[in-house]
Order: sequence, then structure tokens, then C-alpha cells
Amino acid sequence: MTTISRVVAREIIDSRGNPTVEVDVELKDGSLGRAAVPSGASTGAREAVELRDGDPSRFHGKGVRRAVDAVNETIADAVTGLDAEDQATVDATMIELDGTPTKSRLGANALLGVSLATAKAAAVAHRMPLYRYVGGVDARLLPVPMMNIVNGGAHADNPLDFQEFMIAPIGAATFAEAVRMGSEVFHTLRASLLAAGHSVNVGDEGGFAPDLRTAEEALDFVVRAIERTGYKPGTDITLVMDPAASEFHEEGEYVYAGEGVRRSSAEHAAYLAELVERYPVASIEDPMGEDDHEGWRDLTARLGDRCQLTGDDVFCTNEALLRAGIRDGVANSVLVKVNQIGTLTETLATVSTAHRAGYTVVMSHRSGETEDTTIADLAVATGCGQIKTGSLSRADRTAKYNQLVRIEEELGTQARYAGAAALGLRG
Ligand SMILES: C=C(OP(=O)(O)O)C(=O)O
Ligand SMILES: [Mg+2]
Repeated sequence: MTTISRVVAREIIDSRGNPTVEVDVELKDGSLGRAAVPSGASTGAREAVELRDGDPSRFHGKGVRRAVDAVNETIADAVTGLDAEDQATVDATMIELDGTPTKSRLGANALLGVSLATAKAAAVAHRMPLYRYVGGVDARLLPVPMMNIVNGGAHADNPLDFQEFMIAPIGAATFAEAVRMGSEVFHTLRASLLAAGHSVNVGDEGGFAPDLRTAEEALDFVVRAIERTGYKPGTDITLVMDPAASEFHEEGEYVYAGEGVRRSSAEHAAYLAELVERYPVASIEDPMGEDDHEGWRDLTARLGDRCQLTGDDVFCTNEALLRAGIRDGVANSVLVKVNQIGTLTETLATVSTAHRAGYTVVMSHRSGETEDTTIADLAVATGCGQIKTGSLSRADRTAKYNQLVRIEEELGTQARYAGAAALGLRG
């Protein structure tokens, strides 16, 4: 019944207007699974390869016809006839067919589309929501949303060196309440920025991209917006940052171009520690560059008991890289982006490895997204308790929040909101 009978890929458009892959997987019983593939801008060097048609140095705006062809002409034949319920075999078949360590022949974008669409088709065949099919009977934990309300770095054209300033409503009673709290703060922040003469244009992930120069200026605006909305910073709503430090880690130094200063690895770490002292920052993602292992280890030893330190570029959702990090005392949390690794099976393996080691897990979007909401379901399926999926102002981001609102409603009295404990904080 759950035998794969048809696989079709097409080129669609993502939230930045760039081409991306969408895949339909159809089963013998007529069940249809459809998945669209996201795309990053501040990508980790060790991510699985996103296949683009043209010159890779100019890849945004380039087509994904080669990846679409890889699905339609190569992968489709290999997975047709397999059982969609046997996700591990479907994914292993594609990995073997590709035959490279980074999925560079067929493209991680090709593999991921098929992998996720397969799981979605199997869920439809079982008349189950995706979170239940993947997560089983215990899939009922709604994640704390990390909402990106100020954009900088590679996601905006303003001088802010850090890429993301987020709010996480840890004190909400439900996910729906968390979304409402976040949107209230978002609107207060908009009014405060306007009143201060700033632009309220938004960046790639829908957060405001004002002409601010330092992290302190951004954090001050966010803290004041939380207070003015009537919430307590640190208790009701905590702060989260993604400096995306690999982007400005150059030849051993952290080059803050917007602020106009350079910091050594130790100075950069001391600066982050100072921000954690001065502001209610409960989590920092990519505080250090992906190649600054010593810096990562030192910062984890220094701040790891007080602050969630989440590895994005440094782990690339790759189980082997994560294992090495766990061994070396790098980070205490991992960001999970399905397209960094390219299959659902490998994504779930990374989540399990993290959980077994006591690392927290944050399910994440990419800066280039579509209306696909798979990661919302995966956040519940894995019980990871945290999701970062942008601001409250773009349909590609709100689609995920709205899907989680629906899941919470569907779960009814079974639903639990992850709250402060998800970030390793006491509630
Ligand atoms: C979501 C992020 O951005 P991108 O998708 O550009 O890597 C990130 O760095 O966490
Ligand atoms: Mg990141």
C-alpha cells in the first residue's frame, strides 16, 4: 500500500526569489507527499552540497534544473517500488546512488526533497499528521519559538555585524500564547524604531533591519520593546542571538565591520560574556567561527553553564561533526537544518546523538524558505522543544508558526508547551 509509485520534481521559487526544488512522491494507494527545499545564505563550509546550475560563486539566482533532473532522471527510478514507510532504506538508497560524502553529485537539495516528501506521503497513507507519523505517541511537546525581530549580517543591508536578534517567550502557557506575545513585542518594536527615526524595512527572515551599529543598540531596543509591551525580560521573554560569527571571522580575528572594530578570539569571547552579563540572553548560536575550535571550547567552558551555546555552522546537522564537538566540549546545543545534511534519516540521527549527550536541539528554518511547514512537524516529532523560524511578518515564516498553532489545537489536552526548561533554564 505504501509502495512509492511516482516521484516528480520541479523548480519553484523561494522567499528570496531564487529557484528551489519541490518534490512530489506518490504512493500506490494514491497518497501524495510534497516537500519544498529551503536554502541558506550564511552557509557552513561543511554543509551537504546544494546543487546549482551555474557558477557556484554566483549561485543565488541560479537555477536548480540539475537537481530537478537528478530527481526525475536518476533518483525516481531508484526509489520507485521501495516502501515509503522504510525511510532508512529510501534515504540509504539515495546516499549510495549519489556516492559522494557531501551529496555533490545529485545534490542535497534533490535528496532532501525526495526524503521529506516520502515521509509526508507515508503519513498521508496512514492518515496521520506528519508529527505523529515521525514522532509516535509521545510527540506532543510544542517548541519555544525563537522569533527573529532584528536582522543584520548576511541577512540585511544594515551595519549590524550580528545576524539575528530573537525573542523567546519562555513564560507563555501555550504555543499560541507565545506567538501572540511575540507579535505584540514585534509591533511595539516597530513603533519604537519608527519613533526613533529608524527604517522598519525587514531583512530576509522578516525581522526589522534598522541602521544600528552595535549589538548593544539592538539589544536595548528589544529589551525596551519587551518591557513596553508589559512583559518581563528574562522571565516572560528571554533573548537569543545568532551572531553567525563564521561570517566575520577572518584570519583569526573577528572583524566587526559595522561597528568598526576588530577583536581577537579572546576579546570577542569576553565581549559575548559581557553581553550575557548585561542582558537576559539565554542562548547564543554560532558565537564563534566554525574554524575557531579553540575559541569554541574556551567559550563553552566559560559560558556553557549559564547560556545555551548552539552550534550551527560548526556542526552542519552532521552527526560525525556533532560527535567530534561533543568529545571536544564544543557547544551544548545543536541547530538542526534539514538541508544541511540532506535526508530525514540523518537529521533524526543527529537529533538522537545530541539528546543522548545532553545537548539541546533547536529545529531551524533557512534564510531562504518556502511555504513548506515540515520543520514545524519535525520540531514536535523530535520533542526538541525549540524552533527558530523567523519573524512574525512574512508568510514563509508565519506558515511554520501557524502550523504549530494548529498542531497544538489538534493535540488538545495532550499538548505541552516546552517553556523555559527547553533551553536548560529553570522555569
Ligand atoms: C538561518 C540561518 O541563516 P542561513 O539559512 O542563511 O544559514 C542561520 O544562520 O541560522
Ligand atoms: Mg545560524
